[in-house]
Amino acid sequence: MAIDPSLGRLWSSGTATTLLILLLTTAIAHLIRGWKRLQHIPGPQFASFSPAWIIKSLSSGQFHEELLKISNQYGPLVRIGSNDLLCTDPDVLRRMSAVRSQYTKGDFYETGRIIPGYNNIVCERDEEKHKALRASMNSAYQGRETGSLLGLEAAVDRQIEKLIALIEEKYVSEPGVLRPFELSAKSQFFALDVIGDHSFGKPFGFLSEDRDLFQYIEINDSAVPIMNMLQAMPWLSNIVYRWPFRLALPSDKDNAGFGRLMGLAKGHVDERLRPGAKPSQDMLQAFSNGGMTYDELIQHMFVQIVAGSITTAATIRHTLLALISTPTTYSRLRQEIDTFFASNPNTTTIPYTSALSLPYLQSVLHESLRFYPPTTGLGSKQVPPQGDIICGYAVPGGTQIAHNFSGIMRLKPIFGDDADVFRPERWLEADEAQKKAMHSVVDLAFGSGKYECMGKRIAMVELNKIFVELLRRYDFALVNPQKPIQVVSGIFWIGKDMWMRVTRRETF
Ligand code: HEM
Repeated sequence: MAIDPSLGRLWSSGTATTLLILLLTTAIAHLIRGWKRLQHIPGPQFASFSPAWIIKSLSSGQFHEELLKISNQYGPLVRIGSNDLLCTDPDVLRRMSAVRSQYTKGDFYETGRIIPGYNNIVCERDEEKHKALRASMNSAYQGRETGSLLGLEAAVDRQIEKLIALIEEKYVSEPGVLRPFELSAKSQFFALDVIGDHSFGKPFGFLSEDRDLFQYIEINDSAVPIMNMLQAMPWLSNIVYRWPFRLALPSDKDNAGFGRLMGLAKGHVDERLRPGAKPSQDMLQAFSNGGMTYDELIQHMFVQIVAGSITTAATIRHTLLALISTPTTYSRLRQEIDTFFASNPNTTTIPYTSALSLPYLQSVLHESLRFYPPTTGLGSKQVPPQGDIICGYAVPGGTQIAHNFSGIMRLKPIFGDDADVFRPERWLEADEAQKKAMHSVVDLAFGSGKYECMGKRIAMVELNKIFVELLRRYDFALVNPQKPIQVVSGIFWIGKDMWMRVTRRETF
């Protein structure tokens, strides 16, 4: 039977309209259902339907400030997305990451995947698998096979020596001669070479070559906006890791950037696993002894490079910036360092344990981690299926709870009414109970419990030594005090153009 063509057209346009209406109704119902789930939690109206607030705040380049502002305005639990809440209560953050907590890593951690199809310690969201990975890496991070603390200290000392040699060779200014020293890049060179030395038994050579090898930093910095977008819309990572987009992801065959460093990591792993290769005393050997497979080794060596360099480098430049901007702090710290070396004239590089006994240095480091928490991303955890009560609100299972690192570090009941000021003295003035409360919040800069940063000790050894060794030798001043540095915060801090005038101290 022949069908009247006009009837067919009528049918198809009628079906299309019905389908469209059905689709729209489903989408609106989905939006309303999503909005209703968390409608009892305060927050900007437009945040409750979409990731628009997160995207807008990330695009400001000052994400840490935006998170701080919104929690000051709405309180300790704020709705920042259709399924996202921002939490500024340190007890809740600690409870979510506690060893026996039923919370899991949230969608946010999808941004930590390096190779499609493989989960590393950062993006592994299966609790049992994550626990097993941590266990296999623990002894390496504790330094059991790398000569304990001594192996780590030796690696840090070697790279401090390299940094000082570089300053001596090219960057000491003299009267009438300015030899500008750009600290943002140099702090990354230092942190990357420490990771190379300690992890692979050999620094990458950033300090000795004094350049951004393989455009690593340049490409890394330009990848951060993409990671920011993935942080706002983690479901995008399911697309990014699929063909054809995955063809644009870094590969160990690349000549530059992430991929080139991945290639280097792979080369080191291949060499170490070669039959007859001599075992070494470094993290790679320790991971291998811990039972990691070939693919796991490559992934985790690379995680070290990324996780261990951006954060530590940001802390180095922020601390020096805070010191230069607070002359009383700068001179008090220098005084403490000078007194130490006056009583220990034969010490070449300060031992970690001696640095820990310098009270003002400790206050400066704690205050810097508080004032500039090195990670500024959301680090969201996922509420267990049965839901939870958070800050007095019922929160359904599956909701993503983001960490407000900047917010917790400025809590006045914990840090005092002048929490918005960089003032290391607060750590010396506090009584034991307050100091304990302050420490327990600042420690959260490294996460806590079952997700605590595995490289915390590596970072703390670097930070405890580097300022002592630099300030004992040199005076630092900003070349352009009006524009001390260009910084952007998103998932991490990115910094550039921190130009310094470095002069040799007369007393050294
Ligand atoms: C100042 C320096 C550093 C800071 C502030 C820092 C902070 C953090 C934070 C906030 C996390 C996430 C915690 C969470 O998911 O709740 C983390 C995880 C991690 N960090 Fe660090 N980090 C630093 C340096 C390092 C270094 C030097 C390394 C290694 C060389 C490292 C390796 C790791 C690893 C492997 C994880 C994943 C832990 C897990 O998921 O179980 N970090 N770090």
